[in-house]
This record gives sequence, C-alpha cells and structure tokens, in this order.
Amino acid sequence: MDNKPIIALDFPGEKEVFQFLSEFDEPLFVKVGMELYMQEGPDIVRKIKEEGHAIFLDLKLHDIPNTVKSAMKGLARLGVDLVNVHAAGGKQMMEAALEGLEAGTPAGKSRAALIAVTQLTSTTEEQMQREQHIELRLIESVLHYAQLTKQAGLNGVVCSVHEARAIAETCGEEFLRVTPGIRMSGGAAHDQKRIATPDGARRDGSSLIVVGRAITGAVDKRAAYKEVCELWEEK
Ligand SMILES: O=c1ccn([C@@H]2O[C@H](COP(=O)(O)O)[C@@H](O)[C@H]2O)c(=O)[nH]1
Repeated sequence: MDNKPIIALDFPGEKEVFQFLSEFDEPLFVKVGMELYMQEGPDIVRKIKEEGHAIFLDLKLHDIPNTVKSAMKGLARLGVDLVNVHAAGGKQMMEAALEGLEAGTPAGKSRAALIAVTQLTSTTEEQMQREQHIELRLIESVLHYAQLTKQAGLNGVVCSVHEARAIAETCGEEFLRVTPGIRMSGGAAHDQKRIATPDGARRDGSSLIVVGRAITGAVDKRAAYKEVCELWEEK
C-alpha cells in the first residue's frame, strides 16, 4: 500500500473537496470520513477515485456482526483501498466485517485492507477510565484491542503514534498502525489528545499517518502537504 500521508477530506460537500483537490497535480491518498459521506453518499467515493486518488473510507462501523457484514459487503463494491470498524464491536463483529468485505469484493479485484479503531486519538487515559469504565492503562487497552484485531484476521489498527511502536512489537511489523492526531510542531491540537508530529510518527513506528486540519486548514495547502511529506519521508 502507498505510504503517502493520508489527507482527511473533512469538508461539508463535493464543491469544497474538488476545490481542495484542484490545488494538487499528483495522485494523493485521501480519507473520506463521516462528515463527507453523510452529505454526499457513495458517489463522492466514485468521483474521487475517477481522479486517480487512493481512498481510505473511514466510516468506523460498529454494530451487530450481521449488520456490519452486510454493510461491508456493500462498501466493498466501491473499490476503496482501506476501510475500518471499531474494535470495541468485538472479535465476532470484526470477523463478520472481513467476511462481508471478502464476499463483496468483485472477482479479480484486490480487497481493501481492513483495520480497527482501538482508542480514538481524542481520548485521554483519564477519560477512558472514567467514561468507558476500563480499569487499565490506555496503552494496555490499545494493545488488547490490537491483539483482538489481529486474532480476527484484520490487517491492522487505528491508534495514536504513542502506541505504534508497542503494537509493532506485539503484533508484528506487517500489522498496520494507522495514526491520526498528527500536528506540526506547535500547531493547535483542537479536539485531539494524543498527538505527534509527522517526523515523530516516522520515528515511533507509524505505518501510515492521517493528516486533516494541519493541511486542509492551512493558507497554502500545497506547501503544508509538502512539508508534511518531507518530515514523514525524511531518512
Ligand atoms: O482515532 C481516530 C480515528 C480517526 N480520526 C480521524 O482522522 C482525522 C484527523 O483529522 P485532524 O484534522 O488531523 O485532527 C479526522 O477525520 C478524524 O475523524 C481521528 O482523528 N482519530
């Protein structure tokens, strides 16, 4: 899989998306999340794909196994590169998601990689313990979900950079660590709690980084993307 930074297209609609994409003249790896998908539906995925961009469809499915299996079967037909569920839905749900994805992938096409969200990057350890009643350290909860995800046969997890190295050591280097919560040094965290810079992500074991507002909110979006790429790819 392409390891370009994944740009989160958190825009209200198609017009804003294509205005943003028109500033770039190369194929990108982009993320379509709930905000955009809820407004524009599956057509937005097809249109972005037609322009040659790789797509992470970030809908974070979380429901009973049968429902997630059916939904994943439908999403598989969109031909995206990466999709996800919430690991909190359980092993059986994740296995069902994988079955649906495999069943829905058209013959001759490769199936999307499937990953599971561990603990959202907007969650702190204190919040997790108090609100989810999980009496563990946050790293233990994330590692538990990563192991469960691996047992279910998925390709990796969404986690923060802070847990990426430990997951690679526990689940293997091939098991994807996709990390949102990326900020430039000194940049506003907004609602994110477990953040890191692109170069920090590279050093600390991320497989892929997801960057939204640090690029989409910049005055010069192309320059912001280039800077993220340079920090992420620096050897
Ligand atoms: O744990 C998670 C899972 C998903 N996200 C998504 O990533 C982007 C991050 O956007 P920024 O503007 O760079 O904060 C956003 O679309 C989230 O839905 C996440 O942040 N954390």
